[in-house]
Amino acid sequence: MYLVTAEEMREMDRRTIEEFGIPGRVLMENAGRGATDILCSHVQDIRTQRVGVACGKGNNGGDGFVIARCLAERGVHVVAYLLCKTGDLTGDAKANLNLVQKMGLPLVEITDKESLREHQHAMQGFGVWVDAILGTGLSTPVRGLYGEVIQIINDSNAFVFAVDIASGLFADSGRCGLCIQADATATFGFAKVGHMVMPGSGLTGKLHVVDIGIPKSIAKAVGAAHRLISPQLLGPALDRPKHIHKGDLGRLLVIAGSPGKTGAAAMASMSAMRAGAGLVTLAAPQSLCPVLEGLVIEAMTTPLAETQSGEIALSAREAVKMLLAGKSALAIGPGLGTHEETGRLIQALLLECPVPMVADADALNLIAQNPTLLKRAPSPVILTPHPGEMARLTGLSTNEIQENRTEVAREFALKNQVHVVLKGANTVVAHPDGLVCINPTGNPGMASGGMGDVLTGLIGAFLAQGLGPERSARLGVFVHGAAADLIAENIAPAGYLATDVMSMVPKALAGVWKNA
Ligand SMILES: NC(=O)C1=CN([C@@H]2O[C@H](COP(=O)(O)OP(=O)(O)OC[C@H]3O[C@@H](n4cnc5c(N)ncnc54)[C@H](O)[C@@H]3O)[C@@H](O)[C@H]2O)[C@H](O)CC1
Ligand SMILES: [K+]
Repeated sequence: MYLVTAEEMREMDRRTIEEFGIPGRVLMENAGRGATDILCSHVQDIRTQRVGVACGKGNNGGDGFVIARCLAERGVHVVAYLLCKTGDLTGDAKANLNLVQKMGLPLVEITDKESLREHQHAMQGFGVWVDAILGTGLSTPVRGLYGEVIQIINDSNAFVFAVDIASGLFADSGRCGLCIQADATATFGFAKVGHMVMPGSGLTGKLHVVDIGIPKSIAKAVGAAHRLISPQLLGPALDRPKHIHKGDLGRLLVIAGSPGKTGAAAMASMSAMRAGAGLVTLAAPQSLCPVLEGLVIEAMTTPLAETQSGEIALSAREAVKMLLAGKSALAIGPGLGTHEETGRLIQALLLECPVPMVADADALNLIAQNPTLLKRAPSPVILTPHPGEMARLTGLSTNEIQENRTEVAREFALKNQVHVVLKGANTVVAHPDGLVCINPTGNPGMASGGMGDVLTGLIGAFLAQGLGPERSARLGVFVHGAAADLIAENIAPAGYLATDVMSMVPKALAGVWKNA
């Protein structure tokens, strides 16, 4: 599914009007009518409710007037609030305000704090609020009169229905200051990036997309730099003919583990098997192998030379090269430690790895010492940083990253020609061609140790099975979240373990393939 920015949406809008001759007025009418249908499907007893429609001065407000008209025609008790002077309105929005006036619908003009005080009590009494204050035209965080109205609506017990996007939410980033907390949103043409990225995804409520008549050819010509990850985007199931054997299903090398971090190595390896990898070899510091053999049964273990403190030593380089010769992918990093020798080994590996790799955890911290090497990697590289690791890779603060997750991931992927999986709520997958995909699966119960190790194993397994870095990264994050969602929905929302998620992967993966 396309996710659009405000600019892409404006361009689609403009070209629909100019190249197809569909007037803006028609688009607004379609938007308002479609939104009304959705609102009525949410609030079935809407005729018994009092509905307030808060309209700003732009086209979002214009949509609000269409909705007010449509509701009134359906016999709903509706009051429209115009949050500026009538003279401030122009174009299609003004035309629809005129219609509301012509129909004699209740219309209240609130232009300043004094008039707001006058009407505040009445405004607190609505059962439903339609938020048509600001849409994709938001340019600065909300303050002043709009902010006070947003506060009144949020503090009421009303069902809050956002038109296009919750007012105050930036369509491109999912960021906001003061913002409407919607129970549902009807958006027009395409979902916006901000609907899918936290905190925006938490302020949107149930999202509906209304077809307002933007021709497919226009949408395609304008395109969109963001996608929502869905089973359809992930493509068809991997072919498993009857005669297939394990050697055909990928050979993954996992390089992981250091003293105190054997669990990470074990989980990455076992998760890869849960994701269908045919053969998994875990290469780890030699003194840990006896422990690891007890932890991973189906995967093989291979000892590597280690430093005095037990991390993988630089002298393991030749052995790793030999191990890679027969493999189809590499997963590196879980629990690896940050010894300087291990760092040099990773830097060497980056430059000579003959197969696609996924790098996580300590591998990222070691790569962060010299990220310019990434561009010289001969094979595709997927990095799976959490915001802290992304901060080390980019030199930005964690706050700066969280404020603009999609852009930061996109820029790093473009600049270093790697695939970036920026973890966190609504994981962002950015590809080296500039395309950014956002993951809708997952839940807060996943905020516990070991989850990242499982993800590394999944992505490694898909790479090993030949899925290519784009599909592997997207499928990995989608299935990882979907497996956790199955547990959260059926067992408990929190307190489950990374190993529980790992066990649920086959079921989640089957669900993805069924819907692809
Ligand atoms: N895209 C489409 O195909 C259609 C979109 N529709 C609706 O139109 C809005 C976008 O309309 P636009 O007029 O561009 O912007 P807004 O209504 O969001 O408001 C812009 C208005 O508000 C001012 N402004 C910006 N930020 C602030 C702020 N923080 N505080 C106060 N005022 C602010 C700005 O200067 C403008 O004057 C879209 O979301 C859809 O709802 C169509 O109706 C259907 C076709
Ligand atoms: K809105």
